[in-house]
Amino acid sequence: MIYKCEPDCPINFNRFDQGNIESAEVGLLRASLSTLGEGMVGGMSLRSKRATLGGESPATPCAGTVSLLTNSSLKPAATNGTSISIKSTAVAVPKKHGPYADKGHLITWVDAMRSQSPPRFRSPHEEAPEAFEIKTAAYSAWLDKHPSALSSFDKVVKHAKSKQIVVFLDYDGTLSPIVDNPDRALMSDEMRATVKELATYFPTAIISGRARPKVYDFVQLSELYYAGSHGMDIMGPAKSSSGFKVNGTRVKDKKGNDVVFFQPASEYLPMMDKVCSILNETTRTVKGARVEHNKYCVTVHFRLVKEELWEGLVTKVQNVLKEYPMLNLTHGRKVLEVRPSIAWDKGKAVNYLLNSLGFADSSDVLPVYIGDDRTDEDAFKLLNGMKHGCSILVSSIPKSTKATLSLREPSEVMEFLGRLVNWKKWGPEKWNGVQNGRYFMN
Ligand SMILES: O=P(O)(O)OC[C@H]1O[C@H](O[C@H]2O[C@H](CO)[C@@H](O)[C@H](O)[C@H]2O)[C@H](O)[C@@H](O)[C@@H]1O
Repeated sequence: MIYKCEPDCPINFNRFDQGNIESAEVGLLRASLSTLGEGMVGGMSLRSKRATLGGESPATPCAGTVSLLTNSSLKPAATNGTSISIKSTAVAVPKKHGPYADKGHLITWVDAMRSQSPPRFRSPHEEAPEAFEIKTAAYSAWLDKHPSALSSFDKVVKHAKSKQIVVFLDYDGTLSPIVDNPDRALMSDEMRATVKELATYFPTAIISGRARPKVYDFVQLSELYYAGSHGMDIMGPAKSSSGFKVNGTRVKDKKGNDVVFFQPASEYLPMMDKVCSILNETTRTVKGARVEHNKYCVTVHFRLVKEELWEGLVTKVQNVLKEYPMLNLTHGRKVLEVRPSIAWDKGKAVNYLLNSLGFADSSDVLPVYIGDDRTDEDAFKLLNGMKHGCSILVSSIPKSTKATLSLREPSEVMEFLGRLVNWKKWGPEKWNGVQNGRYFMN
């Protein structure tokens, strides 16, 4: 079946309006051509009409067919000369150690590793026009399913009227750009100022895979809630700067302030320390590999490891984990992550914080979650299952996701957060929308 795509297809906001759940599970994606990048929306073969008519070989990266696997489907739309054919294919998500079968496909860990961190979307000057055209068409088809949170901003705030917005933000790739050196993933001062102001209006939390103290060092805002180690290490002020009293176990922080504190995997700490030092030792010989101790999670970075060494690296990690059946191996953006196999994730952490803020089962709250990685999908899923929720994926390429809306990159996240601040500052009743990036008041 041939579906067609046009860049200006109308935004479909039904799923957000109805607050329903996207049925598709997060898929493991596999791109067969590197020009389109890994992790893109799949199950589709995408062919540039111009290239096809020009008689170029479909096997040529810029002109050819790109086949990817996904469990999502795209909707038909009008065309501007690029056609997309889509076949829906169920895919597996890696759960434990070792390869896993997916209705006839054997998905290896290397496939999984490849799928997560796509090359960035380059400008038309940096790559062949056909490749650029294909990517643009694929992205705009994907936007039909996951509209931009900026162009949908007025709908979001319309939905938020008379509700309390609570904001949850992932760190890497959401508030800071993805960089090679994890120690240099700095947040800009402008972003910090925006998040600081945001927290004066809405309870705001950072939900990160990093160790909590590390992400705090980057963000440096004491008024926020922090859930480090993928939600397994939660701490924040007993009273939010936007005026909310927070329930939960209280302790004093280093400065003697009352804080809420929750660590559902605390008994795993000695094991995580041990595994971290073993992984440091065993991966030492893999050039470019780097192990990061994230307290209740150990992260093995392979961003700087040559692809031909990935299989060896994952095998080393799997061999270590054979001795630790209580730990799970997952993957994110050029990282393998070792985590306690407890039923806790970013979604559970969001739920915990919402309950602590007094919003258990409340229809008066609109949680907004913005994240870029696979682990954020657990939070998207939670929000989609709630009465109201606004889930936003940060991605500049099509990706299989449960998020309803999307933003391309951290600069768009900042713009979105800034708009929320202005909407609240000026008063929802005075707000008369955004046009061409300018705000209007009644
Ligand atoms: O949940 P997050 O806050 O997004 O944390 C997930 C991982 O983020 C970091 O790694 C990612 O960002 C690095 C810096 O840009 C990049 O080099 C790496 O490839 C990305 O995966 C962090 O270093 C990890 O520990 C987190 O687990």
